[in-house]
Amino acid sequence: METPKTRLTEWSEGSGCGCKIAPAILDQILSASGSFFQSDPNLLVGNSHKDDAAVYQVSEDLAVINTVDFFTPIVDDPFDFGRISAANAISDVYAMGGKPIFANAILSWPVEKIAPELAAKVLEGAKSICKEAGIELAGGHSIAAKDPIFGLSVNGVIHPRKIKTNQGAKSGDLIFLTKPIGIGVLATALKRQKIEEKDYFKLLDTACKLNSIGGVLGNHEEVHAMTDVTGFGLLGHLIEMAEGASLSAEIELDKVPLIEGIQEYINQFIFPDNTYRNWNAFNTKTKGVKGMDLVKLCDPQTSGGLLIAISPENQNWFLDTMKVENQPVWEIGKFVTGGDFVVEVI
Ligand SMILES: Nc1ncnc2c1ncn2[C@@H]1O[C@H](COP(=O)(O)OP(=O)(O)OP(=O)(O)O)[C@@H](O)[C@H]1O
Ligand SMILES: [Mg+2]
Repeated sequence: METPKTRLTEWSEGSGCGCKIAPAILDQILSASGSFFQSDPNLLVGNSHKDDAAVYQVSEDLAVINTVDFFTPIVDDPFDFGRISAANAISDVYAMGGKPIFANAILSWPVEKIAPELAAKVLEGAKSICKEAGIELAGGHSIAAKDPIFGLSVNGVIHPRKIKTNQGAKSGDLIFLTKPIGIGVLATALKRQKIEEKDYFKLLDTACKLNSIGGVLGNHEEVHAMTDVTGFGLLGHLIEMAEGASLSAEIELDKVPLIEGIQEYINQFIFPDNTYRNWNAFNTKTKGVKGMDLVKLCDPQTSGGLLIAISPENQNWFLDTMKVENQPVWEIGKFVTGGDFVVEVI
């Protein structure tokens, strides 16, 4: 007889954004289906540049942002699963520079095997994060299925001229990151029941922190490009930014922040299998990565930080603004022209 699964993470193979379809396979699916062919001129941002959300212009000074994100449990506690999933979904609106306005929930639940009360906790967690973001959870759609899955479709608004795509970086721009890396490592430690309690709280604090700074930065033309770091890891999302702007990125690996204490897990080879999947997808575009550095670069993040491109002349303004907003940032490198590789680690 099948042993009952008692922990939510036992229901997921690749948890959180780690269960995203690999970039090459996604490309294959989207190209074969003709999904990249979009002709509506009001669709200001579609999926051709793998941006964070779709943006549709409805009037001269108003565009609507829409994004959808869902995944299998990344943590065992249903309330926390709902919180992380919601923060992750809302992040794509912030990454476009926008302001979220309301969300709908996507819920799949094996109602015969996991108590519906736990699904209610997932929704409660999501609602608490929506409240923090100043939006309502307006509705949703729920199915009974084999795997527990939760996510949100989030709507936002933005002035059409304020949109921050992932392709606007300019040569010489400095690259900033707003959250330390390591959510994938900690989620794997949790799944393998190796995580220390204090580190579970670090996982929660990092993943549940809203990327609302993105909505603030939408108002500033000094910010040339923005995206959030999720399932494809720092390297994958950096490559999207660099390729989108026909530039290369030089990254100073020592400056890339790690969540405090996670090196010990990495030393014990506790990290997601999809770290290697990301590395296999991106290594031909990358130079200078040694040994286990790839974990730092390819750890799949769920609700990771924002990557932001700013010209060096605006660095002081940017750092002052971040201080006022109480937003930690790390400068990790710069965009350059003429590199032989898309990303060079120095
Ligand atoms: N099933 C699909 N149909 C059409 N386009 C898709 C589909 N799945 C993904 N895409 C598009 O592929 C691109 C990359 O998607 P991806 O989910 O990686 O972006 P994302 O929403 O920024 O991710 P994350 O939520 O992890 O930040 C986006 O432009 C997205 O719209
Ligand atoms: Mg994104």
